[in-house]
Amino acid sequence: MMTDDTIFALSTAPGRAGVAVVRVSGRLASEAAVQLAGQCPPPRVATLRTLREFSGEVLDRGLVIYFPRPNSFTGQDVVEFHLHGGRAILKGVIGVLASMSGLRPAEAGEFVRRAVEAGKMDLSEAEALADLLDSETGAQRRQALQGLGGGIGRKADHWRAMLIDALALVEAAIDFSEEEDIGTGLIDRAASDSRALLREMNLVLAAPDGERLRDGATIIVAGPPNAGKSTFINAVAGRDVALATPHAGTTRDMIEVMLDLGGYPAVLVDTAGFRETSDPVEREAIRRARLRAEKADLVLWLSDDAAIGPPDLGGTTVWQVHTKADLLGPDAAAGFVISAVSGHGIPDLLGAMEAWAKKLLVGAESALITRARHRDALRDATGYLEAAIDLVEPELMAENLRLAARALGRISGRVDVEDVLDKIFGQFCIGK
Ligand SMILES: Nc1nc2c(ncn2[C@@H]2O[C@H](COP(=O)(O)OP(=O)(O)OP(=O)(O)O)[C@@H](O)[C@H]2O)c(=O)[nH]1
Ligand SMILES: [K+]
Ligand SMILES: [Mg+2]
Repeated sequence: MMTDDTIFALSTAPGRAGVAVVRVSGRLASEAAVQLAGQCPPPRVATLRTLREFSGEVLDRGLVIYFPRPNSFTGQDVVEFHLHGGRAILKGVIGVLASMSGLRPAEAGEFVRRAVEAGKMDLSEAEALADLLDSETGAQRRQALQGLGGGIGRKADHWRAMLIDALALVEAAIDFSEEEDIGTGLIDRAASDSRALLREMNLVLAAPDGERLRDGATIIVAGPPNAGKSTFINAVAGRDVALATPHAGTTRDMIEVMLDLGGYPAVLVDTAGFRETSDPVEREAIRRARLRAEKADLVLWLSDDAAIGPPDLGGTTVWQVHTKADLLGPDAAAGFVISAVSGHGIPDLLGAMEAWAKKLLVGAESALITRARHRDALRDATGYLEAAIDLVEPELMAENLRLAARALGRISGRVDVEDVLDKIFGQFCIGK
């Protein structure tokens, strides 16, 4: 993959649409505008142009916008064609671009990759952008926008800069090793700065779980066969996602439905009915359902028989839900009582689920860590930092500070240690 190539792609969703945007990035972007539109418009002015085939045949009339480098999304010359979203138009425009020499279709994520390479955004912001495009609920959107505005990447860079300051102190202490007092003073300062940093990092690690908001809370629908689990899922989803039949043991594979619970995301999972069975396939389906229930955030135990309660699910919160209320006598069961047929009780249950999801996830909205990758890097960094603080040998302390800085650098994608050296030489080469 050459960053020298000029790349192009349809940047809006494929398929028939009112408007479609084709984006071109690279050295030849303005030439692409000339080829299609006769000339390249002035920078950053949306200009209405007729777009033509090589033969001169008109493809469309649309807006052409030219963003000269470095003030563009990728930091390279970028041209955007805002077209009518008809398939034949897109095929024609893409066809012209593809046959220009030096232009090629972009690979997945290549525009963002170029933006990162040009320093337009760091790695964690690129992840946040991906999350923003994937966001399905308000809370996910807010979380992604926070990440896009800096979030964990900016924080990690700030910590890393402080670590490099501490490292510079230790390096200076090594230089001054003949003058004991100066050396010890510098090491003490580096250790106390490191301790303060470690406390801050541990606070962020201990904050509520941002990953869970990103992925959604997991709610497992479990219960005996024929309780109406799949029918309930279909009622909640508002569409026929799961097979529901009078045959006990219908569901085998787990079926997932994304729910927006008042802005908070959850995955509702339909599972095989729990029972003793000699069918090995069904037994495996039940085993998997049980494992998933044990790891879930919440289990809805659906049963139309109050005598069949939930098994021990390793401490997972379980709500008992009595199904088929339309068939029950007037003073049937306590707890949630629903009917997927009449709709009775479902709004109440969903309301309770919303309140539960909000309580579970509201703190995660402002959590800085949104991915396991961030958590791993931060854990590595705190490990090295702890080691650095405990070490008396300045050389070993320096090495661990360097490793901690490097681990933090992974979060935003800055892993070079060149600037550590720059800083040291710039500030501490006293009289050398
Ligand atoms: N009267 C009534 N029947 C229902 C209700 N919900 C489900 N049923 C019926 O109960 C039967 C079983 O429904 P399913 O949704 O397949 O039950 P399940 O719990 O998914 O069953 P398995 O996947 O086999 O474990 C079907 O015939 C449904 O039409 C309800 O609220 N009222
Ligand atoms: K069934
Ligand atoms: Mg089912």
